Amino acid sequence: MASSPITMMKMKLNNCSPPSTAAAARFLPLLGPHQIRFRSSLALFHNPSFPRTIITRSTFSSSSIITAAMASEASVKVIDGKKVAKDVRDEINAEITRMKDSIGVVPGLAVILVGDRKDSATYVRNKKKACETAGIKSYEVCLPENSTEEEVLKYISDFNDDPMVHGILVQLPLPSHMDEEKILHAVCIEKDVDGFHPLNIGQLAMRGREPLFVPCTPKGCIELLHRYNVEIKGKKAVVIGRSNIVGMPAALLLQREDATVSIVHSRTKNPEEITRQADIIIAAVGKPNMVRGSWIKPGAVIIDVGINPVEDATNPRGYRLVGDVCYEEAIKVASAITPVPGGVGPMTIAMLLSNTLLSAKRINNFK
Ligand SMILES: Nc1nc2c(c(=O)[nH]1)N[C@@H](CN(C=O)c1ccc(C(=O)N[C@@H](CCC(=O)O)C(=O)O)cc1)CN2
Repeated sequence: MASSPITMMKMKLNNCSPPSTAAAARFLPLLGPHQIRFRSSLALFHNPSFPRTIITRSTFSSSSIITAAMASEASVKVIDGKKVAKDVRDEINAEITRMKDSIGVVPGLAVILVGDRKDSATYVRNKKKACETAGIKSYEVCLPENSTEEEVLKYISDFNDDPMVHGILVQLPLPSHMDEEKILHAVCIEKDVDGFHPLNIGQLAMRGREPLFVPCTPKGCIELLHRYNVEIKGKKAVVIGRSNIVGMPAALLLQREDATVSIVHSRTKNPEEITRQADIIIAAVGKPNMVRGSWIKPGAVIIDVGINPVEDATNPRGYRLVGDVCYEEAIKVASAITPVPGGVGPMTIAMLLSNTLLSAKRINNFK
């Protein structure tokens, strides 16, 4: 839908304005292949429903204009994921020391990285660093892009049998020639610290069942809500995005917490109207600034999972990271919001450490 000149003029008032198509086209060559893929990381790469294009005007409706009423609301709580993640890591560290001192067990995490994606390599490096600081022993396997599925399966099988390893993680996305389902299925569920094994996801979806592990990013979202005393029970929650690693498990978790949950996705007819009914919004689509101020009910709590690089000539990297939610509009309407960066991202790694500790405790029957 073409925007009217008035709409475009008003949109220019803030940083969430969509770039012109020409500007978007200019942006493309600026990004190397890794960076282009990076913008779709976390939520988008696993969600084929959302196009992997740079944003254009058609992404936004003409009602995406911030109104005076919204602008007058000014008190918002910023949910500090970096701080909460640090608190969680300190708690984990204390528990690991207690376990080591009493039964001599050190938790072990094996990470398998296939291919040469820069973003994945950074995440794996950060996971390794976080393990070191927390007192978890990490085992890393880096395989070239052209490795075979059998090679990956062999490493998984060896880690499944290794008593020093309590958690196994295959960094996603995998190269396209690999069968992700087959590989994730090969991780034994007792060591599935990513919580992606179909049995763990199945248990998460069923009433009265307990998964051995909950996927790290959605678990981090709920942990943030708990630590900021956001009531979930009985609230209306909207999850935007239905990826296997974030949107779908986040919706299941919210439902387990007794929220009434709607999922908004690429085929949803009226996403703005549905989202506006939510007391809690979890946005995980991988589309920069898709959720505008007009989508948000005053006082809603927003958890923004998106990590999207957008062109920024003033930044030494040539880009900056933004979420799926237009932050500067949202802070005028919401009661609390996670920033990007520094919101959900750091929680993903903290929850991975938490799952690894949980696994080591369970395997060793340590309370
Ligand atoms: N096997 C898995 N693969 C992937 C997962 C996962 O949970 N398991 N999640 C994502 C990537 N990811 C961890 O793997 C991850 C993404 C982002 C962050 C983070 O801390 N982001 C920072 C910003 C980082 C930056 O400046 O570049 C933030 O939001 O503040 C941590 C982990 C896909 N793959």
